[in-house]
Amino acid sequence: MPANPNPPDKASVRRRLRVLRRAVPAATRKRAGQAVLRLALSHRLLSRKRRVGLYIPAKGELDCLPLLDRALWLGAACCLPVVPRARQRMLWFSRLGDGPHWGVNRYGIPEYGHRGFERLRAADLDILFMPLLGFDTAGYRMGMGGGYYDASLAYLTRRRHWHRPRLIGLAFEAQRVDVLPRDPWDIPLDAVITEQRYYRFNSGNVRG
Ligand SMILES: Nc1nc2c(c(=O)[nH]1)N(C=O)[C@@H](CNc1ccc(C(=O)N[C@@H](CCC(=O)O)C(=O)O)cc1)CN2
Ligand SMILES: Nc1ncnc2c1ncn2[C@@H]1O[C@H](COP(=O)(O)OP(=O)(O)OP(=O)(O)O)[C@@H](O)[C@H]1O
Repeated sequence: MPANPNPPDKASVRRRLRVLRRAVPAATRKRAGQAVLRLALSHRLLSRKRRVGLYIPAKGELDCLPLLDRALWLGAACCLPVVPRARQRMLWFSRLGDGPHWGVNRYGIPEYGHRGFERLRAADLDILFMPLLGFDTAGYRMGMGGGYYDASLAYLTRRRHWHRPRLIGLAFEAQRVDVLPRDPWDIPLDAVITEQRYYRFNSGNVRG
């Protein structure tokens, strides 16, 4: 993939995007979860018997709990990320309902399931909703900088048309930028949903 000619470094862009995300007004935050749910439903992203990856919102991330609630109500298998051991980057996904175990990961984010439970990999999911720090007009994303999602989806760089979850970023409109700095391991999204719009990208997903 082509690199930007003079890319600003990721760290400085990440700092700027953090400030932008923190600055999202409370009223916008409050209605964003419901707005995103409506857009997801109108684009038929939720349906019965699907494996849906979501997250527990933290640190100013868009509230995906209305989406989680509706997916559960529809009978979907809802799976939440579990941070792997130190020095590993592939996320596990634990299915809600398999057990009563909540904990907190090393970043202070609530995590569900514990070691020894049946856990899935990203490739087992039909759709994956991801929190974003920022996204650009080509569908590239920036996350918290752990590299967890990119590493978990790295198999897609080699096998473009292999089974994959649809990758949907959730972000505030304020987090949209023209071009993000890009690394070879960055995996583009299929779509982003903001509190205002559904953005679809041409990321090469054959199941569109
Ligand atoms: N809600 C949610 N859950 C998630 C993620 C996420 O981004 N959001 N993850 C997606 O990967 C994984 C956790 N990854 C994370 C990576 C870094 C930070 C973080 O807060 N980093 C600090 C600086 C580093 C540190 O504390 O060591 C920061 O940004 O201030 C949080 C989560 C799995 N679960
Ligand atoms: N497939 C990969 N190959 C090599 N390094 C990777 C890969 N995926 C992630 N990384 C590592 O992860 C680090 C963070 O990546 P990056 O800055 O792109 O994070 P991010 O996209 O914001 O995080 P996340 O994917 O968790 O949302 C990079 O410095 C890189 O070392």
